[in-house]
Amino acid sequence: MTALPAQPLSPLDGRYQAAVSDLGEYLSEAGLNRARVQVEVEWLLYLTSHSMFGSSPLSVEQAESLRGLYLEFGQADIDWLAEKEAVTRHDVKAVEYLVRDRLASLGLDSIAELTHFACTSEDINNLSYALTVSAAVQQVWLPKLQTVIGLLRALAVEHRADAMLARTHGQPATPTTMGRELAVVAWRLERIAEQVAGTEYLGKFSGATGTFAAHVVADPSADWIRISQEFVESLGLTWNPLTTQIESHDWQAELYNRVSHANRVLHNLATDVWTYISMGYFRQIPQAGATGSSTMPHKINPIRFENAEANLELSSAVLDSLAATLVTSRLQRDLTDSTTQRNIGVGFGHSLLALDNLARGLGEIDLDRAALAADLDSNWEILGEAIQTVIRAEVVAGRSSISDPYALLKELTRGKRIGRDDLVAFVEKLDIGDEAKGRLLELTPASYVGLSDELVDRLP
Ligand SMILES: O=C(O)C[C@H](Nc1ncnc2c1ncn2[C@@H]1O[C@H](COP(=O)(O)O)[C@@H](O)[C@H]1O)C(=O)O
Repeated sequence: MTALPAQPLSPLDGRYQAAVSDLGEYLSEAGLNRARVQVEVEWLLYLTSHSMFGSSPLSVEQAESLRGLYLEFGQADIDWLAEKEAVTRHDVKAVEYLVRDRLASLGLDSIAELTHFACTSEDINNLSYALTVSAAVQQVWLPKLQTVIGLLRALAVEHRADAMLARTHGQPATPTTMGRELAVVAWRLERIAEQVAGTEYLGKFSGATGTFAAHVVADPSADWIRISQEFVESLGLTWNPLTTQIESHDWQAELYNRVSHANRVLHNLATDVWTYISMGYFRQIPQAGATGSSTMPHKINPIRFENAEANLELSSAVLDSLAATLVTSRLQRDLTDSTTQRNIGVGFGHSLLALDNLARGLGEIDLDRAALAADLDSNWEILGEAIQTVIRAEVVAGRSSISDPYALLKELTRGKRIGRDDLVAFVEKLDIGDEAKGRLLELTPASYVGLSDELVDRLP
């Protein structure tokens, strides 16, 4: 057998590439290296603009061409870095060499020694991760989550009054509406989306062990703590003043826990919609040219929801592992976080893929109102709760002397299938006020939905 040419191992880079490629802009090796160049360049610009160590501020044109190193970062830089890292065996050092090399081409040799000045690699890495993860969340993942929330919201409004038998414990229970059930999910996701949007992206910039030792020895008179804060904040990040060599990664744990939480709520949505499809509540809209089963021609399979379910599980497995492990580092640092963080894109990628499938799936289903109505109509016994509650109210109001209404209804309904006629006959004989009796006689399983419709308006 002939060996295949080199192949991607992750399906995110193969089969599913198109659905997740937007994340590659930030959470790929190249995205990370571009951010590293950005941090190195901005630090150079900071030092020179403050005339540190007798340097002079760069001209507007010089600053612009320096910023071009990251703004126009491309394939040539990616290749250059790969070659250099093969020699240095140190990824951040390779980035420093790239910046120095480009400084020479720009005629800025005189400031070359300010490149990576007093920095440890983590000073560059932690700011780069904060920048890229923040961009990936805000530019890619959150908008996709909002797309799904938007679809849920639209379906919730459309089906706000479509009564449906509820099934607590899988058993017929007090009805709801399909719209309200979807609104519950949208509401939960909206809360988590807000928490994710509020993530604090922390950055440290304090040298090899977080003490500013090299900084102070180079210039004892400078206010390095203030400089560090000013520089980190100039990148749009929140300054972390107290760390070891590494940024402590607590913000990452917080973020990944939130995304993983969103994954689990979405998983609940995927399996519930799958179940509604299986019960015939949702019809799947046939897609032109598509095949359901390779052998059973009649089938349309809910593959979008099944794909989402699996990818949400994979995403949470990766993000849970990141959240659990990134918060520990032996003594002043170990390097385990380096390889772990290279998988942030994997965690977000599986979640993004799931969101993409959920969005498609939600756009390919149609509510079968007749199926919902038929199910309600064959479960009149669920009105037992309504009747016993009305009797209790009547007893308290002095309009009935029935004792233990719950037991009475239990006797009538528990484990039994009861039709409309049985219930009407039962209610007519009840010793309760006429107004309450009239209300109960008008009640049907389809109208026993409380304030479901109105509750949909509680969506923000
Ligand atoms: O500023 C420093 O570098 C300080 C140094 N700590 C390090 N901090 C950050 N990166 C480091 C460190 N050490 C190694 N490397 C480089 O990390 C890369 C690890 O590769 P991989 O395991 O594939 O993620 C790989 O490129 C490694 O060369 C220390 O001694 O404390």
